[in-house]
Amino acid sequence: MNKIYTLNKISSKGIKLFGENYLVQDSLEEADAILVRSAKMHDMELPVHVKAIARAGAGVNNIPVESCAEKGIVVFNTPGANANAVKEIVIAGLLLSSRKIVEGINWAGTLTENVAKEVEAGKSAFIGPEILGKKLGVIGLGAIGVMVANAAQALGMDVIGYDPYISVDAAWGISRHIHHALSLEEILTEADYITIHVPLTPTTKNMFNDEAFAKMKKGVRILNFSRDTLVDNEAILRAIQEGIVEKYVTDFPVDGLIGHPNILIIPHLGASTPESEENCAVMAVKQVKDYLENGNIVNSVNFPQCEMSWNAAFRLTIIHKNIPAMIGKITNIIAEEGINISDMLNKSKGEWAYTMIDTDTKVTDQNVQNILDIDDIINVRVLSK
Ligand SMILES: NC(=O)c1ccc[n+]([C@@H]2O[C@H](COP(=O)([O-])OP(=O)(O)OC[C@H]3O[C@@H](n4cnc5c(N)ncnc54)[C@H](O)[C@@H]3O)[C@@H](O)[C@H]2O)c1
Ligand SMILES: O=C(O)CC[C@@H](O)C(=O)O
Repeated sequence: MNKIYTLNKISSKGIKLFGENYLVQDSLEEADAILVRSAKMHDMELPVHVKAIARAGAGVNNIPVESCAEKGIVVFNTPGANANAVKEIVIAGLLLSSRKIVEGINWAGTLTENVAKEVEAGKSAFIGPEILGKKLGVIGLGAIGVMVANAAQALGMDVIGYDPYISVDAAWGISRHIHHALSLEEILTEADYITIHVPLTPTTKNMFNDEAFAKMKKGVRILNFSRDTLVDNEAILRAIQEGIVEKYVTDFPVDGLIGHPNILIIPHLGASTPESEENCAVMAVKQVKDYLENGNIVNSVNFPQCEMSWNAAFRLTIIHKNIPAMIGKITNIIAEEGINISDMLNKSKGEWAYTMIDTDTKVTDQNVQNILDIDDIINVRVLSK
């Protein structure tokens, strides 16, 4: 029986897929895997029985990805599963950043008498420009950025996108009408609206700082549905004060920004649709099951993509450092016992590697121990059909 610890509420449509051989619990006790959304895991002790963590979502900055790799814990995410939900809220954010809809609604809600007359007399305080023909800069052209760029272009915006690491899949998905910016500078200096769709990493943290704001057009509107600390909050407050930023729409409420007239704060609702919660849960559960039952790794952020059809009786899965002579050492140990390897796959990602070895004869416990004793082997699992 595999045990799954759900750290956040995960859609039942995904949980149901675990089936009979799984116990889904709200404790870490003997858990084989953890399902998580935004809960912060950096201070969590992860016991040796945890083999996998699946983030039902895109961003993995709440998970200690590198220390998990060192412990042999495979971290998965669900690329693209919530992208449409975020695209839709970004389009709403674009309009809210431009037209004073929220401000107008709030004002109308305060009126008590002669409402129709008061509205007509006072509504001129809530004029805001149309987005048609305005320039939108999209930073990060991944699952979400591409969808946002295409949708904004379809609404009549002039869209420029910047992503020096764009994937082939994303490049195929982007409309030919989107202008390809060759530098971040081009977006910062030319755009009337800027939307950020990059992951939070040590290099992207505070990418919107004083220096970046100093390059922007006066009156620019900034949308951040990616992560709070991509934007330096002190710097954006200064940029608002100086009249550079007209409006900041963010999905990340943090101290110091609440109640500011030029800032619209949404309580992290980007992925909060039934469709996206289901998509993420289904994808996360399928990936965890495939890893626990078959050893296949699909959509991991710390280990390589590694999938192999399984026709033999047994499968060894080995997590190790990506260093020379590892395969030879492992296969020698198996050969010493006269066991034939019927299929094998080895893949690496950065300093980590993963090897799958299928055999018709069961490798002995001593064999497994001998493999574990090789330097830089992190863990070994023996799976059977
Ligand atoms: N508000 C929400 O609820 C919500 C939901 C989903 C995702 N997110 C956030 O949005 C981010 C993006 O999600 P996604 O699904 O599009 O991810 P993705 O991995 O598909 O796309 C990210 C893109 O950013 C690009 N990139 C990385 N560094 C860059 C840089 N310095 N400059 C320009 N481009 C850069 C990558 O090449 C990639 O194409 C996530 O990491 C997450 O933090 C938020
Ligand atoms: O789970 C959520 O509600 C938010 C997910 C989002 O931030 C993500 O990175 O996918």
